[in-house]
Amino acid sequence: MPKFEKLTLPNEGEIITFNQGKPNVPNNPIVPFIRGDGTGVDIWPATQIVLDSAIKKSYKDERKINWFKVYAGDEACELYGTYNYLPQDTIEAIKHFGVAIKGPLTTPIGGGIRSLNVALRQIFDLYSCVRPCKYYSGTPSPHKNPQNLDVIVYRENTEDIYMGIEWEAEDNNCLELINHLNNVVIPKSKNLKNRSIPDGSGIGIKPVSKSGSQRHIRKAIEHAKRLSGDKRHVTLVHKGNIMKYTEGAFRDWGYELAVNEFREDCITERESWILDNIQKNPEITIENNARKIEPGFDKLTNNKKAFICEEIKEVIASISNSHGDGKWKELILVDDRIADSIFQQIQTRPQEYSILATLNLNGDYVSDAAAAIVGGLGMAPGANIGDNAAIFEATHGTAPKHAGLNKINPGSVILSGVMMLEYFGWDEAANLITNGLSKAIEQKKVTYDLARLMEPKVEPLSCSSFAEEIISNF
Ligand SMILES: NC(=O)C1=CN([C@@H]2O[C@H](COP(=O)(O)OP(=O)(O)OC[C@H]3O[C@@H](n4cnc5c(N)ncnc54)[C@H](OP(=O)(O)O)[C@@H]3O)[C@@H](O)[C@H]2O)C=CC1
Ligand SMILES: O=C(O)CCC(=O)C(=O)O
Ligand SMILES: [Mg+2]
Repeated sequence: MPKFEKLTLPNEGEIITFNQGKPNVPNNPIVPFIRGDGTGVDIWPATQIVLDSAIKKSYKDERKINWFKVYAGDEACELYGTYNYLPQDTIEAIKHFGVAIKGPLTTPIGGGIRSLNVALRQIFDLYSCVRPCKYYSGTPSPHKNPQNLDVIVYRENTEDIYMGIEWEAEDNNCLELINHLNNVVIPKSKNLKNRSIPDGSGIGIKPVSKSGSQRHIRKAIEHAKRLSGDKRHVTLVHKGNIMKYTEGAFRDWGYELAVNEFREDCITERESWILDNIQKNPEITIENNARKIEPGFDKLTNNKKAFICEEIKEVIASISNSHGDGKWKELILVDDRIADSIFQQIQTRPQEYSILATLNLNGDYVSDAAAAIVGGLGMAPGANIGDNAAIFEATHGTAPKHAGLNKINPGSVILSGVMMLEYFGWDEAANLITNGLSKAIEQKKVTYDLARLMEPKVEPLSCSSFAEEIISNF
């Protein structure tokens, strides 16, 4: 047990341990929690009451979470001193106890401290951020058919521009880097001839690694294996047309992983078209199959045509027996979409998507956008998952203008708690909460964010009353 400088351990409880990425959860785990900045003062207490009540109702005294208060953000500075935003105590506590839950933490824009949220994900190598966006019946939405959206954003959580490797404009290191790039690296790079970085630029680096991408996409595909029907579908989201060696590579590494590690379970979109064409017309020639899968095939150069025909022959040789005759329809479909396109697709054809495997920045954007469709940031839970730790937190931030007013929707942190209970295997308590939440919404007993979207208008509940309403519906 680490020695804590200023923390008070709960009187009882046990540690959650990990075995090959899976948690072993005792009946009385100690779970560190960070209250959070801004609206954290409102939503954390509401969440804790709901989680405790559901556990009590489901398991009586057989199971219990022993909450362990740890500090980060403004609250940490009050206890540990100015600028001590993420005390060593907190890091040691989460490292030791393995699973934590947190409210939102403030990050200043421009200068100031780096994001504590991102720091926590990096310190504990929580490489997948899992953000389900699904509709709860009765939730008001600006969309006509919000119930058609049921996606899980799988956001890579440790790489990309969030690594924070950047230099301020005019800083000496930045000038040195620009000089080196302009005079040494760019002239030596065949594709970059005649380019140069403008004077006065700030520089940010976007590292995307094969191992980082694949371990994350592996988790997304493993998740898809647990789903059924059309939901067995992973879409690799990227901006690979523009950022070829980071975002484009993410796509390529994703497909490589799918066909190498999950061959029996996966079919790529192009493979499915090829096999479908054969099923519909067993006599189809290679060229005609190519015409169907590649728009504009006849206008391609001979080399490109030959390349596509080879691809078709390869698919036939390798998987037509195992995956053909419609067998592929039962498998996990792996496809890819360009990031800007996915933003419109989740609005226009939401029912066609299930798991969206994204890089860090794209996942940050798309998870807020998807949340908006199913009721907004008040209904947007999340989990940061690694192999030796997990931290559950909402998609939204501190919403400072609503802080301390007992007004904000605690739904996202409560549903993040539900994800934690499911992660523990405590499904009875998790179901109790989601059912209670659904009933409260159906009865139009909701906080301001949902109330203002309802027609006719309803009187909003406070944050704490909404929590009580959920509990009264258990
Ligand atoms: N993981 C984390 O801890 C995160 C932290 N942040 C940080 O939070 C701070 C504030 O960021 P900001 O851009 O204002 O984004 P926020 O997500 O905090 O809030 C933006 C708006 O979203 C709506 N909203 C947010 N939370 C809820 C909720 N629980 N219920 C209902 N509506 C909600 C509110 O809209 P309205 O006023 O229209 O009702 C709010 O004004 C920044 O410092 C940012 O860096 C941001 C994201 C994640
Ligand atoms: O860390 C922050 O301040 C913002 C993080 C964020 O937007 C997110 O995790 O979705
Ligand atoms: Mg965000």
